[in-house]
Amino acid sequence: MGTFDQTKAYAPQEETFFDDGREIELLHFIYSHPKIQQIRGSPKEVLAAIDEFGRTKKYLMNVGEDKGRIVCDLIADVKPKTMVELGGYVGYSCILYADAVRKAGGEIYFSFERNPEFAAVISSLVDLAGLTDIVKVVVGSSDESIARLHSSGALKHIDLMFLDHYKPAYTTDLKLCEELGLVTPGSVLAADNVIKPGNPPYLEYVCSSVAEKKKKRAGEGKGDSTQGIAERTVKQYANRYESEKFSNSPGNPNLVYESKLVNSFEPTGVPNILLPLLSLITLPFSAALVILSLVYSKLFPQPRQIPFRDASERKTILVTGVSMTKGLVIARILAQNTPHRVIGADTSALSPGRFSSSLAKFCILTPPDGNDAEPYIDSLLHVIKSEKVDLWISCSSVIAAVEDGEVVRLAEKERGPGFHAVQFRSDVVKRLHEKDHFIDYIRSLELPVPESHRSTSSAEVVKILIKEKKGNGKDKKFILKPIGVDDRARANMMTLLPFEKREDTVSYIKNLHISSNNPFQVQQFISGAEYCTHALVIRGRVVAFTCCPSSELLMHYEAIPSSSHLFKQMLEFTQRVAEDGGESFSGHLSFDFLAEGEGTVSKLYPIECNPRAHTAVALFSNTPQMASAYLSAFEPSKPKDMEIVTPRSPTSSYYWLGHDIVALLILPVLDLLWGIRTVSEVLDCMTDFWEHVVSWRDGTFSIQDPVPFFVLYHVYWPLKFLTSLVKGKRWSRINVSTTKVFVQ
Ligand SMILES: C[S@@+](CC[C@H](N)C(=O)[O-])C[C@H]1O[C@@H](n2cnc3c(N)ncnc32)[C@H](O)[C@@H]1O
Repeated sequence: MGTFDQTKAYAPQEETFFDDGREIELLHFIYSHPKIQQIRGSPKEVLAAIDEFGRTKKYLMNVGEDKGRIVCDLIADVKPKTMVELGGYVGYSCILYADAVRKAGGEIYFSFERNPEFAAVISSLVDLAGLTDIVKVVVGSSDESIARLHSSGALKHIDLMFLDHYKPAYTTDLKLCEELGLVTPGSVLAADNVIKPGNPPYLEYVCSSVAEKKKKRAGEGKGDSTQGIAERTVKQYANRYESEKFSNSPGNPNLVYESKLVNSFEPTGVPNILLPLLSLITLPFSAALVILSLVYSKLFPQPRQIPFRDASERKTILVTGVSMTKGLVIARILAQNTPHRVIGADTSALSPGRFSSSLAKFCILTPPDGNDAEPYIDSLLHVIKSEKVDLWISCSSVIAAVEDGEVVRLAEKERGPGFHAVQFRSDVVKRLHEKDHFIDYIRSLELPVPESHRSTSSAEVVKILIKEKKGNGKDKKFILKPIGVDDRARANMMTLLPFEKREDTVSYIKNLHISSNNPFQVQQFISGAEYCTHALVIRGRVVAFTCCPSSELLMHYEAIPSSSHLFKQMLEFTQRVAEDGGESFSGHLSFDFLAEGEGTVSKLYPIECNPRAHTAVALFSNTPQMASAYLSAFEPSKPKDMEIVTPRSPTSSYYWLGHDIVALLILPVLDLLWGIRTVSEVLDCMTDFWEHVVSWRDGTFSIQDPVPFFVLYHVYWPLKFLTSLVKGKRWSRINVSTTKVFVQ
């Protein structure tokens, strides 16, 4: 999650935080505001005045600016004709969203509010904001209002619905809308507070498959819509509404939702200075660990293997991308197990790898810029030339993959036949990297691929899906992947098609605007475990290989034994692709696979290829033979007899301490406080954490080379966080090993 601007924080939430007269106070505050003339007719100024009251007078349970922006973006994207909000309160979300709906060409915004006093406040402020032409405030309990408006014909379809009322009614009201045909394929739902304070019945419902919903309906009846919701939330309106009643609608189990979780802040804020703070708190421990390790490495230095016989044999090996664990691991392996000079390069001056004792020198590269790759290419070529690099091992990030391919061609020209690179040429990178081309290529090798079709019209897609349904593939499901850049479609990529009813499928597909300018891939959905691989390929031969189950954010690596059937299957596949590449095919090659079935009967489907190093290379940290695998690049022809290097056994599993402290300790405890996780779930997380600390290895830490670990957590990341804070940039997640920041 990003950071919360404290200057925008509302007053703290008290024990009683609504329905105590503050809503009417708000009206007095606004209508006696010195800037009232400016406020009239301006949604923005009305919202600013509500915010001012929330900050300087009393807390208000409004959606707030941060979460509001997310839904406004959604409105701009969905362009709803009709939008409905359940729970209007004093009209903050209503004014913000109705204004956005109007700007996006929408026709009507319904604000459902059951408390007549609050509804009157909404109406008054909507009028003040000049939005009466688009807003209809509906007083009454949401279920009754939905049914009434539907039967009168005033509400025919909901394009976008914002759920922000009584939490247990989220699921029951949604089902009612489904049954009445108000919510159909293509409708978009935005639900507030489903994670904190939490709404498990709603999350379960929208995440269930058709079969699960049908089973639940047949078996357990309707279920309890309050189950798992904090008691305080269930009783939130008990003062005024003694007993709550819900719609008993069965819903439409044939609707399947594509869900996306968006984290944001309450207006009171959960200030996310947590990570820099964590870095500060843990600094003394890290410092002590580094000092002890340095003393240890002085007392018990690890002898560097293979002394020189002749200085002329000494080569210069360049590893790029040493701010990432993968680059650092490779540099360490080579420095420790070869007599050669290992130098590193990266685009970040404070790259943790810069401080590694394995590097003889560190060079800074100009970061690649989407519009102009020349400066990056030039800076890398300059290093290769001036440092007389003999072997370049590229570990650069995805954004530089094609550029790195171009550098190989130029560097070979510049440095002559003595120069070698572990990096594919740019045409190979493109062929393997782009989903569409990759599947076509793999199919041309007669290797299994998930059934995939390129489509340039809605009619074509419908034809494929309906044909499948009629044929043998009754239970076969498909997903639609945009081939070009279509972010909206990308967000809905995991919707399983076809729907039960043909017309639902047709209307869903129509909404995607598929055309020759916006082509899609119709791809068979494979349900099964996901695996990732990492291979080093030299001249078309796999010389090192490992694979492991894919984990959340790829922060945990447990190697699959080389004797297993799965390992062999994935290796054979990789070998087939490598062989096809021929003599000039040298680089890091990794695939993502889905395995249908289990054990020896499992069928593997490749779903993606990354023609670059994978963090799974960390599994080789303790494998000296990996150095020889890299040095085989110097051999004049295909390294034939060399055994394929696999992680030395017993193979340690890898984790990242910084990630686990947050993911397995801090977040679960916070979730427990919010009532999202149970005590036993939190204990399970803690047990995993302890197991990792005791028997796994940290990906960055090395007792012989501890400084990069310190720099990563106490220099590199804190500076990145602080820069983001200053620039007002937000991040939703970070990957400590690849240093990737997922921007919100
Ligand atoms: C969190 S507030 C809504 C805040 C508002 N969406 C905003 O961001 O400005 C929840 C509101 O839902 C209303 N509410 C609760 N249960 C309801 C129901 N069953 N039908 C309609 N309104 C309901 C409450 O009276 C309260 O005003």
